[in-house]
Amino acid sequence: MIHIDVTKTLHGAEGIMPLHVKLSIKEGEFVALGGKSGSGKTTLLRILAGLEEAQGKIKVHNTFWLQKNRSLPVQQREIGFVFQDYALFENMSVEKNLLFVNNDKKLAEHLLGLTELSSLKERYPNSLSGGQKQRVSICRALMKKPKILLLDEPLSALDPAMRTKLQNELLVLHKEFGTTSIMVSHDPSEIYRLASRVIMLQNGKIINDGAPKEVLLKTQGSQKFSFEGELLDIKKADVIYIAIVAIGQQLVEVVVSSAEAKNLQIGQSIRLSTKAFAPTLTQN
Ligand SMILES: Nc1ncnc2c1ncn2[C@@H]1O[C@H](COP(=O)(O)OP(=O)(O)OP(=O)(O)O)[C@@H](O)[C@H]1O
Repeated sequence: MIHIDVTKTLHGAEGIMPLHVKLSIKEGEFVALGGKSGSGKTTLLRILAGLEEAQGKIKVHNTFWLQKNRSLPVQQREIGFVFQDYALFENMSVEKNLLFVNNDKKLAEHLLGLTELSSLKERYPNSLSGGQKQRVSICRALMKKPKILLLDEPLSALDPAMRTKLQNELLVLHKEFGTTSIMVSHDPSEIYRLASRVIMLQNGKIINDGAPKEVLLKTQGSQKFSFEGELLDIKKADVIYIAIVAIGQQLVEVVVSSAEAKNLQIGQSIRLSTKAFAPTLTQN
């Protein structure tokens, strides 16, 4: 079990913002950390990694990583950290990047095999795609068989197809190694696919904690569809107005009245809702 009870005074966009997070995480759990920008997600990961000072306690299994202001040094925390920007050693080959943290050739080969990187092991990071680089950095983070794997928006710089591929690989790796993982993500589908639990932060506090389907599904069983999107344009067509809305990768047209059109502003974020009595699913 991992017990976290930490506080830190942050300087948020609107002044002082106390971060206070108290939670316990079971061994092997895959936890997603969500919440608006500036809510304290990255800071919490950095506190866990020992990269940021904080007050309180962190107990991992039977070892205190933080207690009474005594902080275990970063190197002794048995953490794997994956950042959005890969942070690979550019002057080392893929294989050397892994062996540098732990000289276990067998494990390196196994990890590279699981992530389809075996044929690229002699290559250098600057000759790899973003998706390949991130797979190397995930493998490298697992080389020390860490007690906790921290992932800070690891897939957000990748295109949707590569994201899905890496989500599947993360699932395979989690199944195989069972590493307790905490991943910051803004993507509900990613959280739903990977995490068994999601914790939402707001202004440095936990405001929601539960299974992804409890926390993320806003329209549970109500036959209602609701999508968040951005209003791109409003066109006049005879007596009606048509709003063009971007939802994820798709553009959708919605008929609105002239009164509604007057109240809308291009660029604003909006919610598109509809009552769907008999929705249909077709395969692509
Ligand atoms: N060491 C620090 N001392 C004081 N304030 C800090 C410190 N580190 C970050 N902050 C502030 O705390 C707030 C939360 O930052 P943090 O990066 O943790 O947010 P986040 O939820 O990860 O945001 P995003 O989703 O944009 O990455 C920000 O307003 C930031 O400026």
